Amino acid sequence: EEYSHLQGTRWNKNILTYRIGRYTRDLHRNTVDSLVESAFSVWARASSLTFVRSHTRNADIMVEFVTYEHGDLYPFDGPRGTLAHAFGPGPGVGGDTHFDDAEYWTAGETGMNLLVVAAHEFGHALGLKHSRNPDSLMYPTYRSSRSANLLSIEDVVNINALY
Ligand SMILES: CNC(=O)[C@@H](NC(=O)[C@H](CC(C)C)CN(O)C=O)C(C)(C)C
Ligand SMILES: [Zn+2]
Ligand SMILES: [Zn+2]
Repeated sequence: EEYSHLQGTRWNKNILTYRIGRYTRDLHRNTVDSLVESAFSVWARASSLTFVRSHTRNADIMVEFVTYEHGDLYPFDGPRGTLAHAFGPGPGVGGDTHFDDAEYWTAGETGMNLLVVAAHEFGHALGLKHSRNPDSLMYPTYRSSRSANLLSIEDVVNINALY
């Protein structure tokens, strides 16, 4: 779910930085790095946005794998259930994206596909809300069968309405 009620509606810049903090042990680090980069590039290709990886603490979007109580008001729930969450655009926690490390994260069809989930979460981090269209990446339930291009026309229209 997204917590945009806590943040603004959009970023006021087109170049956004992200930093990966705590990793999952389900995947090699460089696999996580490339899946996260691919999930951002899904949105970059469909909009005027650019994403730059940073190793400093003041990155706009902090990406982390955490479990249960992890320092915000939205503790995770163990295996299954909620897979991840992201805060809407804004300073501090704004844009930050957390993945529930109680899930089994994969790059394929088993477990939870990190690319699919990350692309959904980054949609929230950019200011998008859920869609009632099952073909949309922003549909509220997970489907591992999403096609490689991930975005529906509706998603492209919505991100361009914002940026
Ligand atoms: C398998 N479990 C689900 O399908 C769960 N859905 C999620 O964890 C959403 C993320 C998916 C769509 C990647 C939560 N969300 O909206 C984050 O922004 C439940 C529908 C059970 C809540
Ligand atoms: Zn969501
Ligand atoms: Zn969190």
